[in-house]
Amino acid sequence: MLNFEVTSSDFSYPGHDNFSFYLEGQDSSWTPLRNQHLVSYTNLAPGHYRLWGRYQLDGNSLEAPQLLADIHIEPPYYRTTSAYVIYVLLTALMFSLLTRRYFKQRYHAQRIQQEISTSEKRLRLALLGSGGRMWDWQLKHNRLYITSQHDGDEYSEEIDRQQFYSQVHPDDLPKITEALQLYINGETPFYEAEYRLKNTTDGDWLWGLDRGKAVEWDKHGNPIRLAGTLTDISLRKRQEDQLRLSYQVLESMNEAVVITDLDYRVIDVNPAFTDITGFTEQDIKGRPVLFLTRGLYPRSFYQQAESVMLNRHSWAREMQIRTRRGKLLPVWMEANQVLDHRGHTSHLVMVFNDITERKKAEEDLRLMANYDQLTDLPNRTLFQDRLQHALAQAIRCDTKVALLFLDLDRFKNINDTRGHQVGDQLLSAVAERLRRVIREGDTVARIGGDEFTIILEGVHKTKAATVIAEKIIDTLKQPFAVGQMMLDITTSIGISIFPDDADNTEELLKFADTAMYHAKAMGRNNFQFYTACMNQAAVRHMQLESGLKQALANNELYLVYQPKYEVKSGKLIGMEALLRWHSDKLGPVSPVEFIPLAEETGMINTIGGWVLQQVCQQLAQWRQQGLQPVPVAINLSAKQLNNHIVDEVQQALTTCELTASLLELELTESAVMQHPAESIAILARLEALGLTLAVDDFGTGYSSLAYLKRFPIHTLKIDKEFVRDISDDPEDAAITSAIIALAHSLDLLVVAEGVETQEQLHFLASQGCDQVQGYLLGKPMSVADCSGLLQAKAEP
Ligand SMILES: Nc1nc2c(ncn2[C@@H]2O[C@H](COP(=O)(O)O[C@H]3[C@@H](O)[C@H](n4cnc5c(=O)[nH]c(N)nc54)O[C@@H]3COP(=O)(O)O)[C@@H](O)[C@H]2O)c(=O)[nH]1
Repeated sequence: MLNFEVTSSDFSYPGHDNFSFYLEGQDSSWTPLRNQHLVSYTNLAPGHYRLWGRYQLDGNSLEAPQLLADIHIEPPYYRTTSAYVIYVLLTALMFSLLTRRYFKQRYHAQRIQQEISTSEKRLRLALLGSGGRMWDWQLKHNRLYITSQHDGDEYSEEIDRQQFYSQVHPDDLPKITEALQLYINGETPFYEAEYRLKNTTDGDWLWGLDRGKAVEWDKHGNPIRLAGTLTDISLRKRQEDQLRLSYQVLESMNEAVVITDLDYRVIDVNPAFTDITGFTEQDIKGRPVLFLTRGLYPRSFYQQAESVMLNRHSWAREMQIRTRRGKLLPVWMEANQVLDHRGHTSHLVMVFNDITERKKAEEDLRLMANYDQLTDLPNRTLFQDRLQHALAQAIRCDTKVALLFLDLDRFKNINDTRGHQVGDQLLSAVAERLRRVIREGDTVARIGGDEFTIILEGVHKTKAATVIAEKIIDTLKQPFAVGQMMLDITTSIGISIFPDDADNTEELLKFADTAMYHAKAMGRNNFQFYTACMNQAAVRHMQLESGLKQALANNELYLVYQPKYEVKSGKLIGMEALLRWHSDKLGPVSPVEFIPLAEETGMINTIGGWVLQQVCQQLAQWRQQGLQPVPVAINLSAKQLNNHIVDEVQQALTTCELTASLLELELTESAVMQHPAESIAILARLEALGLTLAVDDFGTGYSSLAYLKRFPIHTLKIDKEFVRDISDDPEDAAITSAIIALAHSLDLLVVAEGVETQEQLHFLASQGCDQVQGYLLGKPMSVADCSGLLQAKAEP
């Protein structure tokens, strides 16, 4: 504010002074001061002013204006020029900053926009690239816009939502509805459903994962547009199925399964693990799996297993584990590495099963395979093994091996007469005694019915074998108490020596066997060392066997007939058919040699059948020739005495239209006594056919009167061994007389065979013998000679 006080310097006319003022630079006219003296200015703008004043006394003219004040008003600092310059500068700066900020924000926004668009594009590509579809569902029109990608190209289609539902598996539709409802009700943050969708190309069902969210709402907040993706999860579903299946398999497996981390700490086990070990999952989870074998194996065992695992990614072997109760369990353990998708080992899986039963079965099998059940001695298999081992050891130590081959003498008789049970008990007792004879390290084995072998190792002189053989013969001499019975048995022993006789197990055994046969031939109950010439007998045996197999086919067999005469009348009353073999390769072979062989090999049934047919055909032929045939006796071996023989005989008789009375069957005592009850039944059937039956070689076997009474036999044939010496040996004469008397007392006919001298014939006649047969009266003869005999008989 600016104040000036104006007064007149002449105070003569108070109250008549008139003043007016004018501020140059501010006012536009003079301003009178009415009865006032104060001139005031407020808010004067900064600048230069001059205040002028005028004076007038009432009624006088105006005096000339007077400059009252030269005024200069300074502006405030903020309105100074420099302040304005600063303002301008600041404004410019601000503007530039704001412009810069604006462009920066714009650039930033553009970049974000670009990034969003790129990311959206990427997402879209990713979604479509992964086989997924993007969908946009306008709820109001129920239209569905689906975008998918095939071969890099994008396809869009617009379909009705209902139309889309028709492709969904009917069972899964409720799932979709429920998921949508939950989302719309706000119970789930987004819509999600898994369902099956028909593959339009092949008609298969695909699994899809459908996810979506509302993107538009009406004014009431209700969604009117949903968008989302539909992803093909068929592969995942399949993997899930496989996983589920694997899990179920794991759960239902009989094998225990343990999954561990790479520090062998248990992660998971299946129920079978608990069943087998007794440890529950809680017991062992997180613990090192090796606690199952703690203290059972040395560190090196685990180190070795680990190194195998490293190289082969798996490891397997039989081992033991300790159960919760501390029991040791044999298991078959397999450990495998589990590789992750990068091919790195992530876990270890151990699978094992309790093999107690298998081990037991294996042990039983091993025992069965290697040991004889009856005697507990090594059997043939183990014997072979031990022998092989013994030879190898002998080579290393430069020693010998003696092989003893034992065959019990007439053991068969014991079996036949006392029964197999007694026979078995005797064999066990023999085995026990043999065990006691040998040293530790030697082997006694049972390699067949009544055949034993002994391997003597570390032998320096053959004398050692002699000592043992003698011991065996001695020890077996003592009677055996079997049940209530005392049984006697002897043995024949053949001995072969390695390397003297053979350098391999097969030959060594063969030669010991050959020597054993030789011991038998030498009268049994003795031992024989193998010699080269013994081998000839063995070779002969082989030749005979293979020759006999071809004999029938090669027509090398034929029959001869030996006549039988009635003592009283001297008439021809019968013949005995005797088999002959003339081998192309071996020449004539005696039945004494080939019949036992045929029995041993089972060929006797075929050969015996052939003999029966030949005899019947011959009888029929003689009859056709107008001759009156006499009964012909056929020798039957023990093996032929079975039910087939009855049919065979009947068949042969029928074919040749013969009466049964023309046939007689001769059986040795031992043949009928093998199975007495069965023999009686078969003989009874043969007798019922009308055949006559004779016991051959009577006196050499059991001569069991009790059975003799029960057998349906008609004739006893006194063995030629007795007949041969009746003239010189009173004992044989007495036996012969006794047999004749016995036969007659049983109402049987008596035939004496092997009658070679008149003296013998006389004696027999004097004792009342009914019939005779022997070289004195007629040797076995050809069919032609027999025809002559029959012819002569018919002539008066
Ligand atoms: N199962 C069958 N066994 C048969 C058959 N054919 C013969 N054999 C048996 O073979 C054994 C030897 O018989 P073989 O060499 O024929 O000897 C018989 C006669 O030749 C002989 N014999 C007869 N008379 C005399 C004689 O005065 N002196 C003497 N030293 N030998 C004589 O005796 C044998 C007859 O014996 P056997 O049978 O006991 O009446 C022999 O055991 C035959 O049984 C066949 O087809 N099947």
